[in-house]
Amino acid sequence: MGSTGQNAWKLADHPKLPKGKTVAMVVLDGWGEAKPDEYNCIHTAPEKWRLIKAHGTAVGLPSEDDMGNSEVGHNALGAGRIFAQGAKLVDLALASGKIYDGDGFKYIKECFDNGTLHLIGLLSDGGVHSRLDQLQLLLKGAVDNGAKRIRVHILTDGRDVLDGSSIGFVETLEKDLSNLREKGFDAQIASGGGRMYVTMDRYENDWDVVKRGWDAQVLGEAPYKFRNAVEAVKKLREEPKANDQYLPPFVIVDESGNPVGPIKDGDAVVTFNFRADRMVMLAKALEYEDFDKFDRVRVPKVHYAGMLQYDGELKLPGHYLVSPPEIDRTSGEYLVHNGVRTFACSETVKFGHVTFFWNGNRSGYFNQELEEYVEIPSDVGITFNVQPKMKAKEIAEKARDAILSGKFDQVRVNLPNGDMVGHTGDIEATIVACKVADDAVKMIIDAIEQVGGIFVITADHGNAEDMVKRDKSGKPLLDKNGNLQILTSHTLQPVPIAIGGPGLAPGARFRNDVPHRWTCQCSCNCDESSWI
Ligand SMILES: O=C(O)[C@H](O)COP(=O)(O)O
Ligand SMILES: [Mn+2]
Ligand SMILES: [Mn+2]
Repeated sequence: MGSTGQNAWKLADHPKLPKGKTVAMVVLDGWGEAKPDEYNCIHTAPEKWRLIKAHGTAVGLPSEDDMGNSEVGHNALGAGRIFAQGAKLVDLALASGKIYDGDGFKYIKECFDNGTLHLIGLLSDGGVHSRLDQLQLLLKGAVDNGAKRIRVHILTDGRDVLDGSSIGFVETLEKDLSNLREKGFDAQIASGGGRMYVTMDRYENDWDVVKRGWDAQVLGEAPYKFRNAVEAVKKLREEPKANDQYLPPFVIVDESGNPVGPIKDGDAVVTFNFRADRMVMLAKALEYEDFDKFDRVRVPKVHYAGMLQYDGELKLPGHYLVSPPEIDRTSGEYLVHNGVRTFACSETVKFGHVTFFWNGNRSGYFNQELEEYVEIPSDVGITFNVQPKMKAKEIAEKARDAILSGKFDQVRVNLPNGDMVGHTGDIEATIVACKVADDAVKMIIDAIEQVGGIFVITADHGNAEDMVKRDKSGKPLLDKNGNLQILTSHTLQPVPIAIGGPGLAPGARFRNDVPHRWTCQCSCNCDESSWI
């Protein structure tokens, strides 16, 4: 990357990689490397590649216990640099107390005397979109700063954490809220639902998901009503037998059956997820005056702040508690400044990964004359184990056509299968998903062969390579009923990276002078001397 100042965007020629060769950049979402046993859905893949770290501090996360995720993975790949990510920035702002001095907090505080503070977000310690300990600190900070009436609207997880763990998270939150009530604050859970069915859609795949949340959170209307949230989660897991990710929406009602926490004029609202993609749609519904995605019925006049600003280009939301990482000078921006033509493609559920996240959480094009972004509509209203092939073939065909057209210098895609099917916890379906992604990679490599180009194949984090929770020795764990504990989340595993194609100069190798954190951390037999 160039330095700042004059001519800062000019890219120098690479000493080894030839100019003018089409480059295919493929991100295999949720595709890590782990011991090949029957819970590793990837080990049938044709070859071993180099491994790089994709979790923890290597990608800007607070600790080495933080698994990688799409946001941080694509941010790092797209920017070529590592930034302290939202999770870390929120930790710092909460620890120093600076969050309470910021404009965003002052803005919501204006409602504390006469209104209710509503907190909406994902309730788990997954650390991908949000964290329970941050919510707990925020609750404490809010009452210390004058909030008297608080309603929490929870979204249950089971995707970044084990399915069934929601009950424990809700119990913990209930205990905190009951402690606050003992101190004279009016604090309660007001509504809830599973993250994949209520509120947390992304990239406008299915607005019905956001509408279900709106109805419960804002209007106080839902098909299920309970007196408390622990009971709600327990009962809904039994009947209609929903898992944490897909719990139907519910509202908590008082002894007369009235919802305890609809959002009203004069209230304050905070969406406490730090990660952007699955909060942008709700932010639009809360913030936009002109909005036609669903009938909001009632649009309360509230002071709304995001934990972070979720979209730097749309400036959405306008108010936020913590400033997002300033991911600047991304590769996409460099490429357009140097006249390099780019084609980016995925299906809806990952489309923003190769555009929005890749470009540093910025929506839209840098230069539409040099860039073409193609979104293939994802299937809606299904869990992807039912359709594990997803749109991998269609994505690969688009990439192939873009490569063969000669119109693009970089063709970049995300193949979602390993990740999206891995999150369902369905091992059989995830094996199919990996095979399909593998075929898609082959189609892209074949096209690169034809045009004499170069390919770079990698992943943003692990997922499908380990589908079971293990003890410290690596043995799969069983639950109290003797059933395998299926791992629906990402992993801490390294990911492969491969570079090749006829356009690559003979003898081009992985560099060996990059900081250690980018080199292999596993116990495989990689020859580190040949690393980029
Ligand atoms: O949002 C999701 O689907 C998961 O929480 C994380 O998956 P991703 O980081 O691969 O999108
Ligand atoms: Mn991902
Ligand atoms: Mn994922």
